[in-house]
Amino acid sequence: MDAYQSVGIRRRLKRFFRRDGRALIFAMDHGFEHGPTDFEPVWEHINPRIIIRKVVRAGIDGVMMLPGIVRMAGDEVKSDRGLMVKLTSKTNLRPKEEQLLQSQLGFVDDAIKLGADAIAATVYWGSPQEDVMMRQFAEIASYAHDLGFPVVQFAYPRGPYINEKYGRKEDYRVVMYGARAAAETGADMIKTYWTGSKETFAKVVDAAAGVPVLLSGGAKTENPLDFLNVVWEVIEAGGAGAVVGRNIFQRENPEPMIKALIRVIHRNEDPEEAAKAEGLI
Ligand SMILES: O=P(O)(O)OC[C@H]1O[C@](O)(COP(=O)(O)O)[C@@H](O)[C@@H]1O
Repeated sequence: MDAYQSVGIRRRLKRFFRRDGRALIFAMDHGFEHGPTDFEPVWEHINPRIIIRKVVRAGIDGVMMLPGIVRMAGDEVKSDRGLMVKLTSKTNLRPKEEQLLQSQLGFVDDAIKLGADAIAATVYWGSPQEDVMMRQFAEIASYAHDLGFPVVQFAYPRGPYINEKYGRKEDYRVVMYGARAAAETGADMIKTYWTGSKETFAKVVDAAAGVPVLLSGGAKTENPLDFLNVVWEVIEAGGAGAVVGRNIFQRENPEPMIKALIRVIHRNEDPEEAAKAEGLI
C-alpha cells in the first residue's frame, strides 16, 4: 500500500494535468517579480480578480500566484482547477548582483492554509547564490512532501559563470542540466526555458527522467502564432505543457490565446489552424 502522502501528491497533481498528462497554467507573479509596469499594456489586468476570472473562464488548467494575491483573488480559481502557490521571489528593485537570488517569502503552511494544490519555488542553477536556493527548495520539498503536497521547481539556470561558459542561459546543455538538477532535488513538476528547437527540448525532457517539464512562457510575442509554434514544438518534444504569463495577460483579450493554446496542448492541433479557429490570425 502507498503511504498516505504519495496518494495526496498524485491526487493534487491531477488537478493541473488532464488525462493526456498535459497542462496549461497561468503565471501571475509579475507584479512582484517584474513590477506593475508588466501590466501597463492592458492596465485593467493589474486587478488580479479581473484577469484570473478571464483565464479561468477561458478554460485554463491551473493558476500560479504568490500568497498575497491568492488571498485577494484565490476564490476566482474554481475548485476543479489547480492552485499553485509560489513561495520564493525577488523584486526588480534589488541591486543587479542580488537579482541572482530568489528569497523565501512565505511558508508551506501558508500555502496550505490558502488552499494550494502544489507548492512552487525557483532555483537559479549556476547562480553565486545557488546554495541558498537549493536549501530553500530542499526545506520546502521535504515539508510539502511530508504533508502530501507536490512541489514545482522553476529551474532557471542563470549567472555569470553560465554566460561565460555557454554564452546564453537558454543553451540546451544548461537548460537540461537545470531540469536534471530539479529532478534530482525531488521536483514533481519542472518549469524551464525554451531551448530554441524541438530536438534540444526533447533532451531537456529526457534529462528530467519522467518528471513533467513545462515551458516557461517568456516575453509576449507580437505575432501570436510565433508563441503557439513554440508551444507546439514543446509538446512534440514530449513536454507536458506550458506555464504562461505575459503571452496571456499582456493581450487585450486573453481568451482566444488561451483557447488556441488549449487546442495545441490538449488536442494536438496544428498551431496555424488553432490560431485561425480562435480568430488570432
Ligand atoms: O526572471 P524572468 O525571466 O524575467 O521572468 C520570470 C517570470 O517568468 C515567469 O516564470 C513566467 O511568466 P512569463 O510567461 O511571463 O515569462 C513568471 O512566473 C516570472 O515572473
